[in-house]
Amino acid sequence: MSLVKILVYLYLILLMGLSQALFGQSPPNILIAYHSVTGKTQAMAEAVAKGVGEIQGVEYILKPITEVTEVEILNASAIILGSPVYNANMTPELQSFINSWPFEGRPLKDKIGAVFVTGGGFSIGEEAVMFGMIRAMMIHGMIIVGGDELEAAFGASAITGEVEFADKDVQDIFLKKAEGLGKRVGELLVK
Ligand SMILES: Cc1cc2nc3c(=O)[nH]c(=O)nc-3n(C[C@H](O)[C@H](O)[C@H](O)COP(=O)(O)O)c2cc1C
Repeated sequence: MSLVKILVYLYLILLMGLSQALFGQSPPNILIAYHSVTGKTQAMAEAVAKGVGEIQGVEYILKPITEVTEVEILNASAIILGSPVYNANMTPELQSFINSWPFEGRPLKDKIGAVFVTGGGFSIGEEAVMFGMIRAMMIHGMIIVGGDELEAAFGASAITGEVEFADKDVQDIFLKKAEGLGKRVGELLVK
């Protein structure tokens, strides 16, 4: 290889590095925010994060809602929200968290949104809560994404208090849905 060619390559590499340093795009990041009192929804949040972690080039922040800052909300490319079911509603804390999001000028418009829930029993509120969170995200103009399998079509949900699911830990079958949700959101951001 001639000296000129080597110099041209070196120049291009330098130019690429410089432009990335000056204008470089930070990788897409996902905010996984949850409310959890007895740890079940937190376990699902951790599984969502595990799924995101399977996708290269995507970063995530995993936090309880009390620790999330407005800057983190504004900087997120996607927000994945988790709530326990309380009397067929999201928890009041989760609702207050959403109510605190910046709205003027709709800065969250076109961010990806996804949800996960845990509830004590079958069909006593999980879907209602998922749709409650989805509706609120849609008011902000967010683009809603479900999980990667039919059984998580609206998001990931776990039953934590009924019959054989009433263990101290969230069952794998539900954690897999949460993982699939995180993975799908990560994949979509890369696309
Ligand atoms: C005040 C209260 C109300 C609840 N209401 C419901 C309900 O309507 N439907 C349901 O499936 N589970 C209900 N549960 C059960 C919780 O949703 C369930 O235990 C959940 O997994 C707790 O999540 P966490 O461990 O993240 O706090 C309720 C629990 C509490 C404390």
